[in-house]
Amino acid sequence: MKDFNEVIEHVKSKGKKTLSVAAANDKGVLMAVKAAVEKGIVKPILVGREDEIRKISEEIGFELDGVEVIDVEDIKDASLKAVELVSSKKADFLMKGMVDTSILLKAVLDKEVGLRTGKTLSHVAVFFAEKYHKMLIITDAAMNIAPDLDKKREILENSVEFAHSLGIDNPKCAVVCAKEKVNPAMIHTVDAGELVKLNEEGQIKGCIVGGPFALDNAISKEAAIHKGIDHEVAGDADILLMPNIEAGNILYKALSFMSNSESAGVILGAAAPIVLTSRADSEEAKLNSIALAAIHS
Ligand SMILES: CCCC(=O)SCCNC(=O)CCNC(=O)[C@H](O)C(C)(C)COP(=O)(O)OP(=O)(O)OC[C@H]1O[C@@H](n2cnc3c(N)ncnc32)[C@H](O)[C@@H]1OP(=O)(O)O
Repeated sequence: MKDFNEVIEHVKSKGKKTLSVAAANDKGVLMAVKAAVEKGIVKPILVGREDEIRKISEEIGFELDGVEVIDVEDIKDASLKAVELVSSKKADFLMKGMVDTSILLKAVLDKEVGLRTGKTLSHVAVFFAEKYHKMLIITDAAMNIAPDLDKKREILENSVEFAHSLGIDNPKCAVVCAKEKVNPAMIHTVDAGELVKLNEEGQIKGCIVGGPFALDNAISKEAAIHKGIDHEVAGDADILLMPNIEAGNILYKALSFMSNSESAGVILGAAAPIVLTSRADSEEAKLNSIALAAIHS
């Protein structure tokens, strides 16, 4: 994929999917949903404060005739209802609206109505950044707080499967740390060394894992060469596995707000994909995320 227009065009050919939106009472969310409806990608079900949903929709010219709106005042209840629409197969996938990520994810993990599959759920962010030569997948900026080695492996495997689905057959995965050498005092560099070993032994398949890398060596060939790093992942990563949620989230927000880039974010590993962006992200990022999730629903 060279940009999100290609994603949108691809998803259009797959026909309309039903999107359940949790806490849809937000202008940016409704503008993105409206754009997705106009592009023929989705048929939405809007869950949240109905009076606000209708008021905002009128303001932005979103015609709600034929759109189901489910009035739920409380944000936790709205999240559970939106999730339940997906688990009961009334909707194909889920979108986070004006709700805190943790509240929505707790509903997703709910034992009765949630979307658990037995797999680890994790977030992938996809960026087309002006200064990077190809699509970049960043994981995990939003769900797993402080993954240990086993969790990092599962997060990595989710992202590799995702990359395959986008046509990247053998993604180059950089395990990002604060430096490019294993230091026993820096646990993430130790984990990086272990992940590389697992990949070399064939236990992590379908990708090439390199690391530890500092961020510059992962995304800049020049920086890697300058530091004497000769590895096929260095400077050419498809996937950045971040050490923890802080690092992942800060990189996500830095790229979103300080660079000229297009982005999208989705939670993987659940019974259906979940559109998960920051509430402050642009409508465009939300639309891109809807399209990306629709491909996988
Ligand atoms: C990038 C743009 C968007 C953003 O900026 S997002 C902002 C930052 N993100 C966040 O604040 C969310 C961070 N994560 C969290 O808050 C929590 O980890 C989360 C996802 C809500 C789960 O919290 P809790 O319910 O307290 O978790 P817990 O450890 O007590 O586990 C409860 C049950 O859920 C399971 N679980 C937790 N995380 C999981 C995962 N990733 N995949 C699969 N299952 C998972 C866990 O095993 C446990 O299961 P069980 O009840 O023992 O059967």
